[in-house]
Amino acid sequence: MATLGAHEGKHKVTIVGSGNWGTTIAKVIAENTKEHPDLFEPDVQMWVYEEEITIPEASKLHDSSSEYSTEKHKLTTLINYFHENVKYLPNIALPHNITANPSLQDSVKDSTILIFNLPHQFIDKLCDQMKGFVLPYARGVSCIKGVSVSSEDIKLFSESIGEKLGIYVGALSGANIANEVALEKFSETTVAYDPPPMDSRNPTPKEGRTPQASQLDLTKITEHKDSSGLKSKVRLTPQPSELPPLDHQLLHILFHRPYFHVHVVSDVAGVSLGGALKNIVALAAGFVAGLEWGDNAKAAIMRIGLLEMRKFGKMFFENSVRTATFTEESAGVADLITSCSSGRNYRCAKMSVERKISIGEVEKSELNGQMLQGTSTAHEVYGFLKARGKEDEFPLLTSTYRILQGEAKVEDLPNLVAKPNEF
Ligand SMILES: NC(=O)c1ccc[n+]([C@@H]2O[C@H](COP(=O)([O-])OP(=O)(O)OC[C@H]3O[C@@H](n4cnc5c(N)ncnc54)[C@H](O)[C@@H]3O)[C@@H](O)[C@H]2O)c1
Ligand SMILES: O=P(O)(O)OC[C@H](O)CO
Repeated sequence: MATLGAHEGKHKVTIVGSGNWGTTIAKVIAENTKEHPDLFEPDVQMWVYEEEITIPEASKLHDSSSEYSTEKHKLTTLINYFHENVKYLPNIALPHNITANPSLQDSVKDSTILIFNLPHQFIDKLCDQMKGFVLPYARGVSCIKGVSVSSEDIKLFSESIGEKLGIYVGALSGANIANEVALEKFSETTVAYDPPPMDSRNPTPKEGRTPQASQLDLTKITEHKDSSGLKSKVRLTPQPSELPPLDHQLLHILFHRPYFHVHVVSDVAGVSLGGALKNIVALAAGFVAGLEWGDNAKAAIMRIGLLEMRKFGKMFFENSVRTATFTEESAGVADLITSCSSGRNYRCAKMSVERKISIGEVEKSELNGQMLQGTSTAHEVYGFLKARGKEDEFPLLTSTYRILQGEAKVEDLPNLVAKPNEF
């Protein structure tokens, strides 16, 4: 079990995940925890899904003739020795205050801030393994771009992780190609955080609610309806009073860098949906690019995709998803543009059309263990729409799924997404 009171008045941060984006966000956070030792323990834990690898010769940061270059070694050993994730983020020097930890339970224990950052297909199982090891007053931020779908329901990962672990979880999403952020090229992101009002240490700045700890029933599990209108059960355990309040300002300090500009909002549903659905649109953009149809075709796909993203949010997350999140935030239109320009989903879809092979084959041969999120999200979202008889109302999302299934041709996309004029 996690031990209480191990934080000594500072937040301790763990990154759950260490892929291309997980490692990049660990770098961003470790730079900030080091700069703010009054608020955060400088050391950042990064949970690593352990695997054995040889050092790729391509890595320029270290001497490849060293003893490490020929044999297989644990990825955590290599990360901690070279301060480089040689497999998922090669050639980027990581701050020395990141510790790669292969034990999930050990990496999260005592942490007051948990950053979830890994391919969405793994998170449910990992939450089961984390149960009982997470501080009851920990808070989370999900950087996962996907949605948790069953035939009955669709949930944001911030929600499903929060429910499983009994903590509040917000979201981070934006136009953020990991390698560019890791190289400290300028980009923006959106952090969404809207904890329940009963949480005494986390008053939402927009409402300024600050109930006293003595007013709270600490054992109560309360149904929380967040700004998206979604209901979830969250244990209202306030953080110990000596911890800096985990509010919008603190999250800004944790994530913002001179090269990584953060805008903090309360629309968790809009931010999460933007990140999930743009991956499907990026596949469609890659398909038309593979046919060399040019930028006009891609722009058409992006326009239609943005409208379907907004419609999906309004239809299934009630009216509380903010349209402005899709049109004004990095998590909306900006992420759509970058993903349809050079994201992995876009690039792999393009290659699959050019080479006339499945996108799964491209993913295996080109991504060195990194994973596409758009293909599984397309399946999941289609299943959800079909179960409600709504698939025809989202022609681009549906057609992208059908192309992946081999049920439709990329050449037919213009007809499949055409909207007749109403004269
Ligand atoms: N890479 C980017 O440019 C980028 C940018 C923004 C957001 N995102 C999002 O961030 C999330 C994480 O993506 P990423 O790029 O860090 O991952 P990635 O594509 O690099 O995925 C590989 C990761 O999955 C892990 N893994 C493999 N098998 C596993 C298993 N059985 N259990 C648990 N983990 C396993 C690997 O160890 C590795 O850390 C995704 O939702 C993605 O959409 C990615
Ligand atoms: O490479 P992708 O397609 O997973 O997209 C990466 C990021 O989400 C872009 O913001």
